[in-house]
Amino acid sequence: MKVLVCNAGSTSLKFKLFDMPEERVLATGKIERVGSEDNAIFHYQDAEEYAVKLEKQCIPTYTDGIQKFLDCLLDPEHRVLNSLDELERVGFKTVLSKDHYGVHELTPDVLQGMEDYMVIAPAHNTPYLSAIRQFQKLTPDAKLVGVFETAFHRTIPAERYMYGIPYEWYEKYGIRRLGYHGASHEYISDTVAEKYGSTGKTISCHLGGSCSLCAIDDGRSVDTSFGISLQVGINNSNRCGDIDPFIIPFLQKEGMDLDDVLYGLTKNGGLQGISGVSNDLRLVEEAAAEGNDRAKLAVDIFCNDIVRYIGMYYAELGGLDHLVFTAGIGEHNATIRSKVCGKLAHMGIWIDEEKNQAVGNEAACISKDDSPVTIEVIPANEELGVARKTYAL
Ligand SMILES: Nc1ncnc2c1ncn2[C@@H]1O[C@H](COP(=O)(O)OP(=O)(O)O)[C@@H](O)[C@H]1O
Ligand SMILES: CC(=O)OP(=O)(O)O
Ligand SMILES: [Mg+2]
Repeated sequence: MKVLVCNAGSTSLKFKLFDMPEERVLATGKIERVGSEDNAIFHYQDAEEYAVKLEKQCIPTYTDGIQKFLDCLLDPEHRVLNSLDELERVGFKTVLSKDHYGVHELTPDVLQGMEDYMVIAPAHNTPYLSAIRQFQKLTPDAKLVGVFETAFHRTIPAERYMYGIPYEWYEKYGIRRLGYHGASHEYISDTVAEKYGSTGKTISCHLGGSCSLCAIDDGRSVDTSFGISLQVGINNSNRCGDIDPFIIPFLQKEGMDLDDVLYGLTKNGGLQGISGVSNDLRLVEEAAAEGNDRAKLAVDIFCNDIVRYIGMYYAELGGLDHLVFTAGIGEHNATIRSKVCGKLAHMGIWIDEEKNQAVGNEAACISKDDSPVTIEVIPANEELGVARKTYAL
């Protein structure tokens, strides 16, 4: 059965086409900087090694990106697919739908739940709803499945998922920490367990367009840095991370509209807001290297946030066996790994700089041989878990 997985990230759009249950990857696609007028990057590769890489593209919307990827699958010269009718299922790495956790067929009720929670997850539910509606039209006979990110974090104990707010808000509105990046942290947990026999005490650092850390104890999520929304925790690419909630009424009192305040926190915060350069860490680092002080500060804040959460989770876990870096920044940015681990040697996190600099596209252990905590770089594979669950439904 051909199962297509759609991963609509906050800064990229990714696809994997699987032949299930063999888990053979037939094609992959990744589109970065969707929305930028002329600076998007498009990568496509299929199992026959046919590859396309186009830079400085104009890919204004996720709809255009999806169409571009599907055109490659249907390319008459390569024919990964003869027709979209061959797609029996499409799995989406969806984020949040009211009262729905885990795996669900995308019925009108589930989509309504995504609409209902749009205010909590605007950067993600917007592109997912648009992608789902596009596939409803393009593949009317395929079963569309949402694998909601919150399921992996249902094991977090109440003393960590409850906010210090009136209890009635929890009872009446369900306000509590939920956590996201479940597909990614679960894959990290499984991969560590495969390598070491058990997950032990692991901190998974998913550093991508959105960033979250997860404390994992013996395969179970026991804490995570996202809350009910994806706006909190460490600084994200253009979202603010943890802030004092009273900044909001204060800015309103100073005359700002709530919409403008929310725009600042969700679109012009994080790396983008501090640096004023970009939401892409690569460009922020380039500016920092050229002497831009705000860009340098943005990088320093980003690293310190990661250190702060690792410290918190080390304390909650009561020690640490494995520290893992994953996702765009975690996998590809040796400088960030080096800066973070450099501040954590006192916790038994001893990075081997030679190994760190040598990391390519494969998983790698980058700690010193005698480091009490192993440090791993593991390429994210959120799509595999989504494909398995989509197929199994
Ligand atoms: N090859 C690379 N080298 C350095 N940084 C990269 C590379 N690829 C991605 N990144 C960083 O990772 C971020 C995107 O991570 P990713 O996990 O793909 O994001 P998302 O799924 O949230 O869209 C980019 O903003 C960029 O800073
Ligand atoms: C929650 C999620 O998948 O976020 P992103 O891809 O933006 O990192
Ligand atoms: Mg992502």
